[in-house]
Amino acid sequence: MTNGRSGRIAVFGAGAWGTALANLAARGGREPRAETVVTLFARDCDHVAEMQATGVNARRLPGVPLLSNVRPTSDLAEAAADADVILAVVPAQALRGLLESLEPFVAGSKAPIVVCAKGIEHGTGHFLSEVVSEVLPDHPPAVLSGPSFAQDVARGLPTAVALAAADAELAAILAGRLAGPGFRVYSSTDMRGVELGGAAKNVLAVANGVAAGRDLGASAGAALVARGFAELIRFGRAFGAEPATLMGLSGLGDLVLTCTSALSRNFSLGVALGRGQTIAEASARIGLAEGLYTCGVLVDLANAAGVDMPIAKAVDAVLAERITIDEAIAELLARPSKAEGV
Ligand SMILES: NC(=O)C1=CN([C@@H]2O[C@H](COP(=O)(O)OP(=O)(O)OC[C@H]3O[C@@H](n4cnc5c(N)ncnc54)[C@H](OP(=O)(O)O)[C@@H]3O)[C@@H](O)[C@H]2O)C=CC1
Ligand SMILES: O=C(CO)COP(=O)(O)O
Repeated sequence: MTNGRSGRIAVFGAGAWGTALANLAARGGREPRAETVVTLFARDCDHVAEMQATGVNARRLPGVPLLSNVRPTSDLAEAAADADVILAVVPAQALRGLLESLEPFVAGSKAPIVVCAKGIEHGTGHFLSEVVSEVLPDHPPAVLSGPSFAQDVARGLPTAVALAAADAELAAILAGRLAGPGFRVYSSTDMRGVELGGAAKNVLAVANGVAAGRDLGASAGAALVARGFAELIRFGRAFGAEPATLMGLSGLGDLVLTCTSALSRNFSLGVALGRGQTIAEASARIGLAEGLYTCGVLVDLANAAGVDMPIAKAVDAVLAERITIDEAIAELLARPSKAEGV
């Protein structure tokens, strides 16, 4: 991969976030060049035909024109051809399958793979950068995370995120390829911290949504953010994240955004459950809420490592329908008093 601005970037996953990132990548970084080409892979041919015909991804990011150098395709080979950077923007649980299907088309390339999804893999309990290393070991993994709603980014609103790779120079090059006037990308070498923050905050945001849906008040919401952050720090300490990373964009920053905004699908899922909707009803309306799929594996990892995460555990028990919301609230409040700390 070069640090030039004329390369070819492949985005896999034409959801809201993949589409917003494709437009960012198509600008070619801070100093755009016309020859940058971005392929945007969607698995559904009809979806691609719509995007090609209208120049908009109306299904996932309505009202945002695709830049002229974004090329939608449902052909994996065409999407991957000559890519010197790959962005993986499918749901976390679909990452392994996507990478396996890409393998024949990226053989011989060493293009870095930037994971833009937020979650932890079911079954294995592996972080997403680990999934990349297992399936495509020749491709250095990187992770993009931080407080960033696709709709905000697509509108050019000021946004700041973290991009981590094991190699500092690679992280800085990748950050430069995606940065734009309104999109500030901080580079990092703490992949674990960046990916762990993005995965765990989705689970904690469900708790905040439930509190909002139950009208528990702003004080309860603030307490959940603060004590949720303590859980995040404890989990990070056990799994090799740097505390400074978790105090930054991909930890505290994303936690605050997701725990407080109605634009968040995870928060909205919690609100709906708090108001008495079923998970099925809420999911059908809201769409992908990664916390629903990450809570179980997050709690399993925490239990195995002896990490105390009462809020995450309450969310998991409610989502798995082992206890009711009222029981979960009562259990959290009935915990013995203790010294504050992490
Ligand atoms: N939206 C946001 O603001 C942000 C999202 N993220 C993260 O990005 C990830 C994607 O979210 P987002 O784009 O919002 O999700 P969306 O629900 O908008 O879209 C998900 C997309 O992934 C596609 N997809 C699902 N499985 C596969 C697969 N196996 N192969 C190819 N494509 C697949 C879906 O295709 P189809 O339409 O065919 O079902 C759909 O287009 C999540 O992990 C999320 O947490 C991170 C930061 C911001
Ligand atoms: O990750 C996000 C913002 O940083 C998007 O949050 P939701 O997936 O909850 O919508």
